[in-house]
Amino acid sequence: MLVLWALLTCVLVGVLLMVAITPSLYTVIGVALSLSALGVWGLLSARVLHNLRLPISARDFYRSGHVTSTDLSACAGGGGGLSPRPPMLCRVTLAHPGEPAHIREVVLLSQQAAQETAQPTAPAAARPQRPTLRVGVLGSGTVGSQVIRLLLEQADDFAARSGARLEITGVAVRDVDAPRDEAVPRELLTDDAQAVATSNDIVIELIGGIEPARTLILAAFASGASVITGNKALIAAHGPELYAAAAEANTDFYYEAAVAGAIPVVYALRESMAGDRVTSVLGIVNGTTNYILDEMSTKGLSFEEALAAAQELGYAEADPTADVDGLDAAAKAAIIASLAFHTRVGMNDVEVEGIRSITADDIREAHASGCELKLLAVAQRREDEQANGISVRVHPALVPADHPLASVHGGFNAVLVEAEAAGRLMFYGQGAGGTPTASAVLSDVVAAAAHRVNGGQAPRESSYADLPILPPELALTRYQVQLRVADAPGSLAAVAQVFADHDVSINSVRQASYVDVGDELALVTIVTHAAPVGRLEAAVEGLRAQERVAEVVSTRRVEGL
Ligand SMILES: NC(=O)C1=CN([C@@H]2O[C@H](COP(=O)(O)OP(=O)(O)OC[C@H]3O[C@@H](n4cnc5c(N)ncnc54)[C@H](O)[C@@H]3O)[C@@H](O)[C@H]2O)C=CC1
Ligand SMILES: N[C@@H](CC=O)C(=O)O
Repeated sequence: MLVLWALLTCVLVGVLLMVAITPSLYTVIGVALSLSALGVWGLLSARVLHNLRLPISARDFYRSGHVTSTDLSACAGGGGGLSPRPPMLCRVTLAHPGEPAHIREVVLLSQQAAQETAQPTAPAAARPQRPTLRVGVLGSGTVGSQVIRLLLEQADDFAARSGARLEITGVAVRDVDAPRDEAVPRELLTDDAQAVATSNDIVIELIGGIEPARTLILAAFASGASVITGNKALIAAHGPELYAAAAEANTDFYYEAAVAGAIPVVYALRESMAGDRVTSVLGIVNGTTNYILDEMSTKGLSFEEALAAAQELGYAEADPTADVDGLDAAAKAAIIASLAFHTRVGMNDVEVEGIRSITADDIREAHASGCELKLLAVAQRREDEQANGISVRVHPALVPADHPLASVHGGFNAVLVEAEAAGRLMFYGQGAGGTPTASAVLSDVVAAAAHRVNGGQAPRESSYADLPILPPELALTRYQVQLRVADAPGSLAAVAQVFADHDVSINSVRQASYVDVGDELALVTIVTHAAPVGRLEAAVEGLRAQERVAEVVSTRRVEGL
């Protein structure tokens, strides 16, 4: 383009000179020719000048990863207001970092050159230097220590996958002198969490809990950092605030580790299912409770014995409340439902029942019914004549022994997603533990780093559907009801009539007769079809009032039929 422009300039000067020195050309045609040449030259000059403009803004310099935050202030000072044309990237070299007056070199790179910079396979000698991103880690416990170990051990792989060298600049801990994993270099430790949160390109929050995690993450966003966390409790309580802070800072917010450890279920719901309508999600999302129920089921342990085994193995914490009472699973259910239904769902929207009251008898009864007892997280869309909205809950439920969730053993997690177009999808894997969870954290780190190098950003919060949260009585489920009834003609008919009176359809009936202190009784186990919880509870109340029913022995939800 520049060569053409130079040629045309010469031709134009020649034409004008010729017209000037040749009086015979002082005609209308001669003047028209001169003016046309001048016009074409003007247009081409404008195009050339446009291409010569500096291509991207100072902020894009920074996000391109080709400059550090120190260089950004230099860019902003030395050439803020640069025109925004993303197809080019730049590299800035400063003689004295941080001083705009000392910009030594601004190299414009084409997009292709930038991609070559990110090529992992280039021979070492020819490989252009990668930008460095500063990474700060908040917390060095079970997960944090493994994230740090893997980041250090596999630094070259992470550089090749993300396009940037990831340099851990600091690890915030409560006590620098406390004994800890040798994989975490002592010189990185600091008790200044605020400094770690505000002086890095990428901040990984792994301290857990609400405060100071929330304040530190907000400070990290305000400083322009991308944030990665595994903190499901924080997201379930303050998700919208964190999303808004990320959007305001125009940086990434990722939290794959917050749901089901190593299983990429956040990615699946947020990105893979973006082209579909999810109708339900059913999952085992707490490894500790699954381990406890599995020990009770396979070894016949009591709840207390199984809990003690879980604590000994490090699955359950000294205070197992969050796991055993279903709160950890409820936070995960809230996140799952928010992503699946594009609706804000918080902890308070989730109906929660834990597993503390489950006894060895409950497990035996489950087996007798051909089922396993599992703590399930359920997120369900209802769109029918009676209700339009979503139901989100966590509770123990019977799962038929041949259902995929029934064979999820030990501390494993599994999530079953149903969508209109895709049908059923099953995700299975390790839901907890240092290295499996670190795997999920690090996938987020690579994504956030790649965005800082190449541009692009994590999906923002999607809450456009804004569906109503249904009250618990409108949740659709099946019940298994066990009754002791008089073993006499008409008893089953009377029981069936109670269900019919409450518009609940029976799916199956099983009866075992026996003699109980002089009375001829039958133990009847009834499984219903799906019905709203309100109607099922009313039917159970009706059964208690029915004179042929000696006792309602148990009611239990059934999922996965
Ligand atoms: N452990 C697991 O299997 C999984 C954990 N997560 C989540 O990952 C996060 C971290 O979990 P874990 O590593 O298991 O916890 P952890 O309790 O083992 O580690 C947290 C660390 O942060 C430190 N810490 C607490 N407050 C601090 C502060 N103000 N400044 C500096 N350090 C502080 C603690 O001393 C501790 O060393 C939590 O949000 C948790 O919910 C998510 C999935 C699985
Ligand atoms: N406590 C959780 C692990 C973290 O999410 C579990 O047992 O699954």
